Amino acid sequence: METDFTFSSSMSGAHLDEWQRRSFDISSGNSTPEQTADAYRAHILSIQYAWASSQLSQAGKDSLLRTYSERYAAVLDSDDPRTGLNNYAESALHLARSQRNYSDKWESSLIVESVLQLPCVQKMIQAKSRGSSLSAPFTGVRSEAVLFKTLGPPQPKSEVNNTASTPANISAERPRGSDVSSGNPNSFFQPPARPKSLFSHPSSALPQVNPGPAASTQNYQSSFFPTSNPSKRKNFYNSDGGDGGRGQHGGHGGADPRAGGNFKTAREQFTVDQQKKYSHQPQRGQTGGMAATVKKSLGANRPRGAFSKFVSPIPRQEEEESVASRNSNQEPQILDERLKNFEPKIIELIMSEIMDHGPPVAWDDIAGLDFAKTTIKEIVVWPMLRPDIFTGLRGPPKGILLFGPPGTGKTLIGKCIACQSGATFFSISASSLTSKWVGEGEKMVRALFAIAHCHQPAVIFIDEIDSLLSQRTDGEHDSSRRIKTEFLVQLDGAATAAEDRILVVGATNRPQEIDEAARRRLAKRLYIPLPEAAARHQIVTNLMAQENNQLREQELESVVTSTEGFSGADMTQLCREAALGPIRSIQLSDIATITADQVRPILYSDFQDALKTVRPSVSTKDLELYEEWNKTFGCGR
Ligand SMILES: Nc1ncnc2c1ncn2[C@@H]1O[C@H](COP(=O)(O)OP(=O)(O)OP(=O)(O)O)[C@@H](O)[C@H]1O
Ligand SMILES: [Mg+2]
Repeated sequence: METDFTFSSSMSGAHLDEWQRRSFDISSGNSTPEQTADAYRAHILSIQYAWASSQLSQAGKDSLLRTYSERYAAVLDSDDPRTGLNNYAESALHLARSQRNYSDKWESSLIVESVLQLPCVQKMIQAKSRGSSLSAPFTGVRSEAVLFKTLGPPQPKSEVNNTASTPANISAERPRGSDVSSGNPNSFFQPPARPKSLFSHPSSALPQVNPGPAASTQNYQSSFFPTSNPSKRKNFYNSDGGDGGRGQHGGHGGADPRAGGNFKTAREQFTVDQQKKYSHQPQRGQTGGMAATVKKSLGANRPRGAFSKFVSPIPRQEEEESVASRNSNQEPQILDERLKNFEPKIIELIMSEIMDHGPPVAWDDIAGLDFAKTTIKEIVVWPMLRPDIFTGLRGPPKGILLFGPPGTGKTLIGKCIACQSGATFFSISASSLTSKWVGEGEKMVRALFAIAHCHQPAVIFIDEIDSLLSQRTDGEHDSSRRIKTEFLVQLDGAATAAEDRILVVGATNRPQEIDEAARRRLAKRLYIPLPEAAARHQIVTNLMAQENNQLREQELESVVTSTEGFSGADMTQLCREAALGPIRSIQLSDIATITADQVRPILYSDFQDALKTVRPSVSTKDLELYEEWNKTFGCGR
């Protein structure tokens, strides 16, 4: 094994990158379970790193994390010593076993003396010597025989589960507020001040304890193995339920009045939290020489599944994140009551595919369109800033329609709203509702609005809305008709409550095709016209500012005058074409060797050349149609 690993390591240096190397480690089949687990863990960390440094999308991260967490869990969970570590049980019970482990380097500060000085131990010793009632449950768990003596004869399995869940019993019996921290077995030996070292290196935490006062401690150790019977062990594990330190709930369901119900002191809660936080730590350091047989027996009877009792290898915060992604539907949303009727798959799709994460766009990046920008700020930004003022008649409309010729900045405005409004932004294209999820379209629409409801204030941006809300005809497919109807219903119901803040923004260059019912619901219909001279000027100036150019002001004016009828997209295309002028002037033989600063600046002549090839994309006839529609249905002045 060692040789294989060394071999793959040396390969990595020479030929393979880090990812490939890990892949090799995992897939070679020669690695030990520890190495495989290490490799998976490293994968998980790389995925998170890649996501944190924006090399990986949220959806990609979620999917990769899910895959690798599952595989990692399988290695951790498997009780086959050749393929798995089964160190869940190891981590859960390592303290109780009091075994010295393979890590010789570490020395625990928790020695017999310090254990004996723990208040909880002191208390128990005193109680024992006084023969007080407190000792009863502890002596009772000294062995299985004694346990049954105390609790009565062996009972049916389920009852044994309840009564023989020894740690639970102990916590139930102890006086509330004592220093015996919680029902969890490990917490008996957990000095709150040093939780990490204890849980990180369990083996030497409790060296062999000699007779005498320390015998009590041994008793408590034996209490973690209430029986050698595997089925009872299973019950024992189950009663712990993987819920960290909440053993007492597992054993008693919180019903035993002596247990003080669910009451926990702050100190107990701290201890429980600490244990949850660190109980998985030993898994990280396992590098070989593991006592696989011991692990096998410890975990052999607990239920297995993809994530059953999976203890994530990663620190708490990341753990929570990965759990959220494993739940495959962004936990906060799926936990929302309002979303309980939706399939997690649909919710996940909406969350991962519809929420937009694009490059930031500022209002100033949009040239011209002052009226539209002001109106949108009025509708989107201010009401979200001051919902208290924008109430009643002043309440914002439910829907906006941005219409106009192609390439005039409608989508750009959508992106700008996404960045600037501070609202949750759902960007959905009609095609994703209609084609991708055949038969699921109306469910998607419903889920979309429900999720938006849970994420208020929210903006739902639907680009090319005409394809979603075109006029309903007799010949059309049933499913698209249902989607439309659902959409109209949702649009009507979306903001029925006065305090709801969901805005639907639609964009189209075919406003005349929009269904009249939809038109009514998109109450604010804003014409996004071709850019005027000033706007064209701004577009060229903005774009040229990033390039090396020698364009004088008069030349710029001349470009602006000769581009009457150009859309914003046409202007961008013109500038791109002009920017290629200096490159075209380079001799073909020089193109391979020339340095970037030897390329000449962009000149007016380049624009003149470009104007010969770039034509406006919107015809005058089309323009008249937009103007006409704007006069009839638009909200412009
Ligand atoms: N007003 C503008 N200011 C700055 N750039 C603009 C403007 N309008 C268009 N552009 C440029 O044109 C490109 C295309 O614009 P956009 O995608 O917003 O057009 P659109 O109105 O959505 O067109 P379509 O109706 O075809 O979808 C933008 O990426 C931007 O570079
Ligand atoms: Mg567009």
